[in-house]
Amino acid sequence: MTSVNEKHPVPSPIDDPTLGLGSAEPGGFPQVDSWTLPAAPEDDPYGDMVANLRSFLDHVAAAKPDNATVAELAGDLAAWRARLAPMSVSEREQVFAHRTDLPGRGQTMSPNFAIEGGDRDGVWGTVTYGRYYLGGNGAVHGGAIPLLFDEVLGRLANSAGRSPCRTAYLHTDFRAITPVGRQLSVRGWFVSEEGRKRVVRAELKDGDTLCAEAEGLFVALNPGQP
Ligand SMILES: CCCCCCCC/C=C\CCCCCCCC(=O)SCCNC(=O)CCNC(=O)[C@H](O)C(C)(C)COP(=O)(O)OP(=O)(O)OC[C@H]1O[C@@H](n2cnc3c(N)ncnc32)[C@H](O)[C@@H]1OP(=O)(O)O
Repeated sequence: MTSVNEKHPVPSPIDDPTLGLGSAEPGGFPQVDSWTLPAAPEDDPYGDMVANLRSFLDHVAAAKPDNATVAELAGDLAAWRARLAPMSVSEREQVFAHRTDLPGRGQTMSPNFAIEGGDRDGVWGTVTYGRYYLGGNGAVHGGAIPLLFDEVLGRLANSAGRSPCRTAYLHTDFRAITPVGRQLSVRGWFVSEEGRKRVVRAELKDGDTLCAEAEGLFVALNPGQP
């Protein structure tokens, strides 16, 4: 029997699956010094591209296109892959997810957390999960919720001039279904900070309804830790 992957091999134009990521660089992460983010420069199309990419993924998830449309889209995507492949850069030079001045840091991997405000002890904002994040029956996929919490709490735990840290644990409680397509509120705050250990919590609400809450332990990296 032919496996799904044999029938539809993932095309790779270059041998290195990391696309030239480079080696880990301890301490080489961009710091988040403040939640007051600089305005994105004028004439900067990167934010538009990421917003379109997010919306595109929602439309891919929602559409039931005919075969001719799917074939045309596959060709267009292959052409874009070929055009971008020679432009791969190292992690340090990468733009995707490094644009802290853009909503969602200029990436599409994690749900788009739109920051409303924050300080040394906490951060708050909104998120709207698009159709792309659908799990089933109108509810967001359970994996996409800790993904949001890691993003929000990871930024908080790394903020305000603190040294770089990584998630040691992230405990999520799902209290009610999280609806797709509604603007939800998100809040993250510090519980304690002792030595290398930073304990933070977050909640995700639909109006007054608590959809999910989380606690994370973030551990500050020792020199030389990746
Ligand atoms: C540098 C990160 C990024 C910075 C970005 C800055 C810019 C911000 C911009 C944008 C932010 C975007 C937001 C994204 C953020 C995402 C963050 C992630 O998702 S990171 C990926 C997932 N996490 C891992 O891959 C960790 C893998 N684990 C490890 O590397 C180690 O286990 C580590 C560093 C966490 C700890 O290892 P040890 O050897 O250094 O330290 P030990 O001695 O084990 O732990 C220290 C203390 O913590 C406790 N501890 C450690 N793990 C624990 C656990 N799971 N549960 C309870 N306690 C634990 C221990 O018991 C110890 O406590 P006692 O000092 O004895 O009181």
